[in-house]
Amino acid sequence: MSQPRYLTGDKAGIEEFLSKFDVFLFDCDGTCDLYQRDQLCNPEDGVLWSGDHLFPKVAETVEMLRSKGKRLVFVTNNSTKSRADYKKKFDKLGISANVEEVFGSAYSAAVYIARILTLPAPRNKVFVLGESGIEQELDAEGVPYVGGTDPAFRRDIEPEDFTNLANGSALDPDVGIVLSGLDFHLNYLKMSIAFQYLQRGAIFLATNTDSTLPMAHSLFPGAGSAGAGLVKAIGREALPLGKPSQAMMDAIEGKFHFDRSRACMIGDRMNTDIQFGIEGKLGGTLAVLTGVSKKEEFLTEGAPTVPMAYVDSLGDLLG
Ligand SMILES: O=C(O)[C@H](O)[C@H](O)COP(=O)(O)O
Ligand SMILES: [Mg+2]
Repeated sequence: MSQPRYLTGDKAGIEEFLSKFDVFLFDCDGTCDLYQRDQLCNPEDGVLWSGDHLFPKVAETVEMLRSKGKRLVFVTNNSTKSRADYKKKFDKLGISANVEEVFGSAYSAAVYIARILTLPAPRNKVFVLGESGIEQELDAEGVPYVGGTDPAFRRDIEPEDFTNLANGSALDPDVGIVLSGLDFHLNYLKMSIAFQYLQRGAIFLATNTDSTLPMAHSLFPGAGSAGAGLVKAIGREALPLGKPSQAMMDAIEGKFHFDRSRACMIGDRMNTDIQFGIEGKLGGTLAVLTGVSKKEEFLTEGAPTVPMAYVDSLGDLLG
């Protein structure tokens, strides 16, 4: 495999690279401010920002791409936020974007359930393992759900729960889907309920299956790790609807109607962002080094995922 081209400081190389594409899919990385605890953020774990810290020249880079007539789509695996939450974030940081340009894994899952799976009501109800981003997107697509942020599920399991779950009296007969995302309130009760639904034939979906979540200068269990106990219990994988799943790419293409050969995925993580672009047969992929993957990961001989090009940080595209 050929070595990726290093574009930082290479004005002509950047011009040539940008001219190859009409569409740029951006990873964003909003994971650090999940609880507005921005003081915990790693100043180096994102593409556009980390918490409330906007990386240098990002807003100007977005403007430069828009002025060249490029179409931009912001693609994130962070299911804890909705597209509307992201729009607020863009506004707060002074990056021009509209809600329709944001495509998150929660939205991807909601679209998949509402428009592709189309289970007949009432069996289209979803049991949610996750946060409000998923609930907002299911609401937007008119998909009924239980679980999620409902405080009734945020408690210890009690002896009678075992009986009531086993005999089904504590279950909602309309639930036909279990959707697993990043859940900061994961507990044995919710796992048990989800497991009961799966044993009764519910479809098993995941917003995304990232192994880790970058936070506070370190890594924490990601959405895939949060859902791994359920996978182990039921003995089958969930269908993932975030990067690098091509179900997400198909949904993005279905919405924006673009030529894949003229599209480029920009991201910081090899096994989600860059893999997403490669598997999706996009014309190009660009890695930024302000995030999870370090250059050694893709410059090493035999590296499984290698971007077409890389920059130290997104703002370097300004030349
Ligand atoms: O575990 C997760 O959900 C992910 O680590 C996280 O949300 C990644 O989001 P992205 O980098 O795609 O914005
Ligand atoms: Mg990322």
